[in-house]
Amino acid sequence: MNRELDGQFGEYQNEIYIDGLSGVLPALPMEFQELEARAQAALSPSLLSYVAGGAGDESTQRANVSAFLRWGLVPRMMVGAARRDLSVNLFGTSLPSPLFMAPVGVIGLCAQDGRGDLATARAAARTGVPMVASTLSVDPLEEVAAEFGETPGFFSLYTPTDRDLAESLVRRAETAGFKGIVVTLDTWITGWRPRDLATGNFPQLRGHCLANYTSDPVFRARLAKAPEEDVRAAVLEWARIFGNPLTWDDLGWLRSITDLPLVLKGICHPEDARRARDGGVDGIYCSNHGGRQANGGLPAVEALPGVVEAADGLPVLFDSGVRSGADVVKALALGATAVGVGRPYAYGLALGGTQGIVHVLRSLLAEADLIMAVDGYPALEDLRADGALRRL
Ligand SMILES: Cc1cc2nc3c(=O)[nH]c(=O)nc-3n(C[C@H](O)[C@H](O)[C@H](O)COP(=O)(O)O)c2cc1C
Ligand SMILES: CCCCC(=O)C(=O)O
Repeated sequence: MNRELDGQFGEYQNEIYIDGLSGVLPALPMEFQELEARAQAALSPSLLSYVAGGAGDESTQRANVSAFLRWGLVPRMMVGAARRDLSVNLFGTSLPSPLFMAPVGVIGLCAQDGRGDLATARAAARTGVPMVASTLSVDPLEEVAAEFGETPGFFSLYTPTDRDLAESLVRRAETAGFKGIVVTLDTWITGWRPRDLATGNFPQLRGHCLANYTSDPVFRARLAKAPEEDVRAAVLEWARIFGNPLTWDDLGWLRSITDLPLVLKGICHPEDARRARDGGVDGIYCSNHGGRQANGGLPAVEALPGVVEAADGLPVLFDSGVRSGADVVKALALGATAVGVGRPYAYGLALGGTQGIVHVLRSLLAEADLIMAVDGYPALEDLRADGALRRL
C-alpha cells in the first residue's frame, strides 16, 4: 500500500491491492500480452484477425512495440516527486492526463452486445480520457457524444469523395459537441492485410459500422432506396465513396469547413508536419496506423522526434505501439503532447465492456504516474529536459 498516492493516478494500485485482498477484483489482465491472449477467446476469429492483425508480415507492427525498448528513462533522486502533475491542455481544453483513445472503427463490434462505441464513450466519461470517435461506428456520432459526460471528445473523419457528405459529417460533429476534427490521411485505401485476406471477411464491410453514413441526409439522398430497405446498395455506395486520396491542395478546403481544432493523422515525415503547420492545422498526429496500413515502415516512435521538431510548438498527438505506462512516459519524453492507444482498449472492451476499458486506461495511467514518481520526474516538462531519456 502506498499511502502517498491519495488522489493520484497511481492510486489504482491501492484499489487493486484492497480489492484483490478482499477477493473483489475482477480478474482482468494486468499487462498487454495477457490482455491480448485473453481477448482472443472473447472475439470471433474474423474480428480478432481484423483487430490484432496488420499489414504484410506485421514486422512494422511488431517494431512499433519493440522500438520503445531502444529508449530508457534515467532516474533522478531526491527531487520531490511525491506529487505529480500529468494534466495537459489540448486545444484550450484541460485534460487530467495526456492519454487518449485512438479512433477504432469497428470498436462497436468488440463489445459483447455490439454497442462498443457507446461503451467506449462511457469509459471516456468515467476516466477523463478522451475518445477519438471513428467515422465508422455502430451507433451514430450524436449518440456516442451524448455519453461523453464532462470529458471532451474528438471526431475522426474518414473524408469521403463526396465533399458535401464530408461537410455534413463535420457539421454534425460540431453540433454534437465534439471538440476537434481529426482527419485520417493514411487509410483512403486499405493496405495489404494477409490475416483479413485469409478470412476474406472484412467486418467494416459488412455494413454494421456505417451508422454515421446511413443516418446522414447527404448520404441518404445518394441512394435510390433507404438503407433500411436495401442494405446492400447502401454498403456498395459507401465503398464507392469511402476513400478520398487527399492532396495538400485539399488542405485549404479542410481548413475552411470547420472552426474546430483541425488535426491531421498519419504524419511521420517532418516535411509533412511542416506543410500541415503551414496549412493552418491546430495539431499534428504522428502515427503509422498501428502498422495496419503499410508494412516495412519506420516504427512510429522513431518518427516522433522529427515530427515534434518540425511541428515547432504545435501539439503533437502520437499513437502506434503504446502498450504500457512506460511507453506513455517515453512518448511524452520524446515530445508528444498526448499519447493514444488503439488495440489495448479494444481488448479491454472485449473482455469487460466499459469496466474493461476503464481498467486498461487506469492501469496505463497508474504505471505512468508511478514511473514518474520513482524516477523523479514530477511534471511532463521535466521529462523533456536534457538527459531524461537516453537512447540505448
Ligand atoms: C481495429 C482497428 C480499427 C481502426 N480504425 C481506425 C479508424 O477508423 N480511424 C483511424 O483513424 N484509425 C483507425 N485505427 C488506427 C488507430 O487509430 C491507431 O492509429 C492504432 O490502433 C494505434 O496503434 P496500436 O493499436 O498499436 O495502439 C484502427 C485500429 C484498429 C486496431
Ligand atoms: C478501411 C479501414 C477502416 C478502418 C481502419 O482504419 C482500420 O481497420 O485500420
